[in-house]
Amino acid sequence: MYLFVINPRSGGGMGERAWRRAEECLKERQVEYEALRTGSSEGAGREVERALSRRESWTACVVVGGDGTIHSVLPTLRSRGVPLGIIPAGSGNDTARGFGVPKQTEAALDIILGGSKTGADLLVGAGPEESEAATLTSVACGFDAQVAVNVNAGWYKPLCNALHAGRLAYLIGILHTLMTYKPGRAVIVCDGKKHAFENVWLASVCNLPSYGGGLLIAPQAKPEDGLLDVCVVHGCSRLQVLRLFPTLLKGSHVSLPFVTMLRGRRAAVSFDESRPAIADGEDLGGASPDVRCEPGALTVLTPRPGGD
Ligand SMILES: Nc1ncnc2c1ncn2[C@@H]1O[C@H](COP(=O)(O)OP(=O)(O)OP(=O)(O)O)[C@@H](O)[C@H]1O
Repeated sequence: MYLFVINPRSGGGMGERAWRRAEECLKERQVEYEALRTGSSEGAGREVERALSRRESWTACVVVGGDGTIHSVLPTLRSRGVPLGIIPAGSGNDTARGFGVPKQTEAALDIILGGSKTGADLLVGAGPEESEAATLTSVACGFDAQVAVNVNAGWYKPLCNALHAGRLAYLIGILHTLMTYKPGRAVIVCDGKKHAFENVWLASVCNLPSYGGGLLIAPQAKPEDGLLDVCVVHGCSRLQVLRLFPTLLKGSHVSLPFVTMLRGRRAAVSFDESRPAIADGEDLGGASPDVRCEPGALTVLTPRPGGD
């Protein structure tokens, strides 16, 4: 039995459309499922918990939505040990991208019904409820978080989603934020070692390689290596930051002199002055992220190795 958790609003309504298509396929293939439409991130965890508690065993909990919707069910799936399936229907879909889940609903459904299971690490501990918060893609602090906050609140996100150009919304957000953001001093403690940086634009703690719709912020990050990767951009001008963004498409920014990459099992980021932070694209407010990598904390349904 599968539980489908649908965020009808994700991807500017793509969630509802993807679900309609998925439901047709499930009926055609006579798959047993329950469907749960969730209205907000706040209530979703509890609703999913209630739905899952009605049965002893579930094949998987499948999220029809984007990274934010996946984020909302992580604590429940982590504690219950129920595998996560993904039907990508968000603007960025970096979780799906990180696990090789295709955008097309039918192809994603094939993986849910006949793919492999992969043990994935989670970043645990970010946010106000220390023990419960779990993140799958990245916890970002500074400029990139400000971009996400601006994109989520911006008039251009619904427009770009309607045009099926989710990535364009992030590009507009980058330009918009670049004009107003002020870098600051930050300390990153990684596995107990203190790294102090001046003029820090961003510090992102990553479990998957991309965020923001395919920007390869930590190209070496692997969700099954038991480690987190930290990308710090510091000591550079506004123009250099602007020129950094195209390099994120290939991940070649890692060799720039104003980019420092760290790797470890735990990382804490603190700016002298509070900065916005996001986890899986969801706003954490001005929290200073302090996360550890929990190896294999989640099972994800992924394509079969080698494909077929
Ligand atoms: N389970 C949920 N049900 C309904 N709404 C949710 C849920 N989880 C999060 N949300 C809200 O819906 C918004 C959009 O969801 P989501 O993040 O999945 O899609 P997106 O922003 O279009 O895509 P992406 O995060 O992949 O860029 C979130 O930012 C959040 O405010």
